[in-house]
Amino acid sequence: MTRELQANGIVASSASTDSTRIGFLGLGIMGVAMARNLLKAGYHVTVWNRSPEKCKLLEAEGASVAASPEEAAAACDITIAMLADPPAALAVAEQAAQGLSKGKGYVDVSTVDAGTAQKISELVHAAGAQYLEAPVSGSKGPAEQGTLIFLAGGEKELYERAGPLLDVMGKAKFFLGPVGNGANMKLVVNMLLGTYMAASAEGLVLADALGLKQQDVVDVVALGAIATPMLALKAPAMMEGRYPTAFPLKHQQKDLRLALEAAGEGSLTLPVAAAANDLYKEAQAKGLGDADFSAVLESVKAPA
Ligand SMILES: NC(=O)C1=CN([C@@H]2O[C@H](COP(=O)(O)OP(=O)(O)OC[C@H]3O[C@@H](n4cnc5c(N)ncnc54)[C@H](OP(=O)(O)O)[C@@H]3O)[C@@H](O)[C@H]2O)C=CC1
Ligand SMILES: O=CCCC(=O)O
Repeated sequence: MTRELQANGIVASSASTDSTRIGFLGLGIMGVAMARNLLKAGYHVTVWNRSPEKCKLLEAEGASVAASPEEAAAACDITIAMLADPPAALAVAEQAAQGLSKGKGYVDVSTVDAGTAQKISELVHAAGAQYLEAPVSGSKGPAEQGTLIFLAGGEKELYERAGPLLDVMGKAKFFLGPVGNGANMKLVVNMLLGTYMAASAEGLVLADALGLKQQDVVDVVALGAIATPMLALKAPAMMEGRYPTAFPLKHQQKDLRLALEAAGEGSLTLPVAAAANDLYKEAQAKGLGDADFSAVLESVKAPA
């Protein structure tokens, strides 16, 4: 495993002298912020999004707009994809592969399972190009601030070549070996994230039921061994029943499902993660899929 940390994760707005042409596919919560940081750093960025109106904002900031993933991949040296889930990542990679060729690179930063990453790798290689999976730890704020953590697997040569781009968008990057290791690391991290959030929601609800102030719980936790920036960041809104979306709940549930499926392939059972997954599914059934994942609190407050 190779780990590299940047001293300064904040993106500078000075023009880059790097002439690498970058394609960016997928301008959701994460993609728009990541592509914007590449633009701010002076790169020439060509964007594509399924819903084309989302390209307009970045076009006004200097991006070129492609009519299809194929057009973006054909026009660029390195194409980055940030898509919702495995079916979306695979469908877009199939289209992008039509524009890839020898000398080009495809970097998928979406959260998918190892099997999907492998399929995308095969598509990219069949087109003669290089592939890197590089899912990210960190949410909307770190994407905006350029302080994501990349969990990469695949071709080391492309990892080195894409390094300056990852450094613009992130504060650290790990090279974890062959394709699949990055996806699996991301699923482990998000299994922890999802179970921790569900347990935190239970802690807040229990405290309230016992007549304690929820803010006191947050303050006590912040000083001890289980302190986490996540609770300090999310709890104030959670206590008011507000869930402004940074990480959509439907994606957290997807990640728990993928982690449980990965465990199942190795005949492992993960009862804590399975229980958390049920809570996120209940929240989705309540219509909270597009809310922040902290809305899992609503499943704890009012179980189905
Ligand atoms: N938000 C977060 O905190 C983090 C998210 N992630 C992961 O990053 C990925 C993106 O997350 P986020 O930006 O939050 O998600 P969003 O839901 O905001 O954006 C999803 C993107 O995928 C596109 N998309 C969805 N389905 C398809 C499809 N079938 N074909 C083509 N494009 C499609 C959407 O296009 P359209 O605009 O047309 O809907 C949009 O560009 C996910 O895998 C998520 O798990 C990783 C780290 C943090
Ligand atoms: O995949 C989403 C991760 C969100 C986070 O790290 O806060």
